[in-house]
Amino acid sequence: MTKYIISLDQGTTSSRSVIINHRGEIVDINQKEIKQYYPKNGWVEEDPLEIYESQIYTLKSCLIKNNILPDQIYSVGITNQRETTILWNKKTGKPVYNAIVWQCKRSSNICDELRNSGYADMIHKITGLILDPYFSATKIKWILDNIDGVRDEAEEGNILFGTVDTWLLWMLTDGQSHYTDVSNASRTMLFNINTKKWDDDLLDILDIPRTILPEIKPTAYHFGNISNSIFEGSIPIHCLIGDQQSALFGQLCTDIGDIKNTYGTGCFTLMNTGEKPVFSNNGLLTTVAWEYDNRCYYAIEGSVFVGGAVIQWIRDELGIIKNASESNTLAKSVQDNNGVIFISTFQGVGTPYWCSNVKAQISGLSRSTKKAHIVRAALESIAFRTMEVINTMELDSEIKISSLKVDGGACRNDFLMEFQSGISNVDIVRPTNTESTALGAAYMAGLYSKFWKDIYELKHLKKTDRTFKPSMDSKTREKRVNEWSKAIKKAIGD
Ligand SMILES: Nc1ncnc2c1ncn2[C@@H]1O[C@H](COP(=O)(O)OP(=O)(O)O)[C@@H](O)[C@H]1O
Ligand SMILES: O=P(O)(O)OC[C@H](O)CO
Repeated sequence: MTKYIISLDQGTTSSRSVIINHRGEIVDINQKEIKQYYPKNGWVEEDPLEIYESQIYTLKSCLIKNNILPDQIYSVGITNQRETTILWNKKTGKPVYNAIVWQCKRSSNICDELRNSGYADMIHKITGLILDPYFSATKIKWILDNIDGVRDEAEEGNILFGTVDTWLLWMLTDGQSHYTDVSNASRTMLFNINTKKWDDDLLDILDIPRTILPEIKPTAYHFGNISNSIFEGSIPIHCLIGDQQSALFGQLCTDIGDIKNTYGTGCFTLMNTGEKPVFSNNGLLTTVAWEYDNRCYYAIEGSVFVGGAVIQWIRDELGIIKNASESNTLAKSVQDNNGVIFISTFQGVGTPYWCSNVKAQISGLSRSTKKAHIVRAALESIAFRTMEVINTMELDSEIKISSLKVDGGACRNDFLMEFQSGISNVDIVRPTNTESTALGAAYMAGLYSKFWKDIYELKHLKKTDRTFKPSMDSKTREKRVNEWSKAIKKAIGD
């Protein structure tokens, strides 16, 4: 009987189930979009039940479509949008509030208070993170402080917290497992990156009861089995991993200095720094990459909050394209951006500036501006922000970056890849299989369960689709980078 690894990839905009065979090939993917709610300016929420149900729906329908029986599932890995915060009542199993999504800025005031009380440096030293509403800690505090009765229930031990990995695991195991892994824990701003434990000082400062937190485990571990009420048989869950760390592993960036950028809703560049955390003074985050086989690896990470999401906005709100891939054809239909600069900072700006109150801007519009110029400028903005992250990484790691592995939905856009290569003067390496996030969790689960022998076996399975070589001359590059730098600094009021 043929066996498969299943990767459950719960992303910001959709849930995917991916079936992977022993050759590391994707047999099939099923995907379902999930709804985002924007109840106030800067607020972003999702429905935790929709997150779970969409995930189960894609899994069941994918198995049925491919005539795969539960017995054929060797192991399951879960990878997820990170930081997104869910609190639920452990007796009823019901969420006490919507999931507060990583993009949500509602806890900016809590961050300001912490900053004004002088905690920013301490938080950076303990967690490797920059004090920002992006991370889970202040979102948890917001729910405890603002939703009636939740703090009292938490103090009575009836409330559980989880990022999306923990929530899915708890639901899939029928409330048996309340765990997270080190990669997800390192995104909460409650995890001490040096001791690899929840940090009691931070819990005190934020007034968060320890009882709501999941137990922290390595990335590869036997987290429990999918409940018989969902699937008959005993399907083991062998991996939980944050989606960006998963993409790093899926690209097999397993050596120091290996680097990837994922062009999804946001863009996240991660560089493997080996078995010790490297701290940045220039706005990069220090994060756990994964813990596997008793070895913990770290990464530095640059965050761009709006990546492919700008194309989604152009599609859904401006309505000037019907689908994301049309942006490639339109951008290529014009010679240049005709002076249009799109600062796509709808959700604040991350690395290297870290400023949560910036608005997005389109400048340089004239009577000759065509919709193609706006679309082209939007794609350029994704590449310019990624360029800023790459420059910061070179500064902090003292490693010259000459090649970047890419993945995620928007890396299928050839214009974007060509422009990225030109503006950053790097080779862009796009794999045949761009679902690196799903692959990472599958590889991890497959190594743990001995479906694959080791990383070397996996390295033989990888294929490159295309390498984009820089074709922009240095004079143009310098001019374009200067224009961009002036525009973004103006936007953030520097
Ligand atoms: N061909 C394309 N060109 C530009 N952007 C694209 C393209 N295809 C998808 N995208 C963008 O990529 C994002 C989806 O990528 P995905 O990796 O699925 O995201 P996530 O995991 O964050 O939900 C969307 O924001 C979409 O607008
Ligand atoms: O869902 P993605 O792929 O945009 O990833 C979101 C990140 O995990 C946020 O930190």
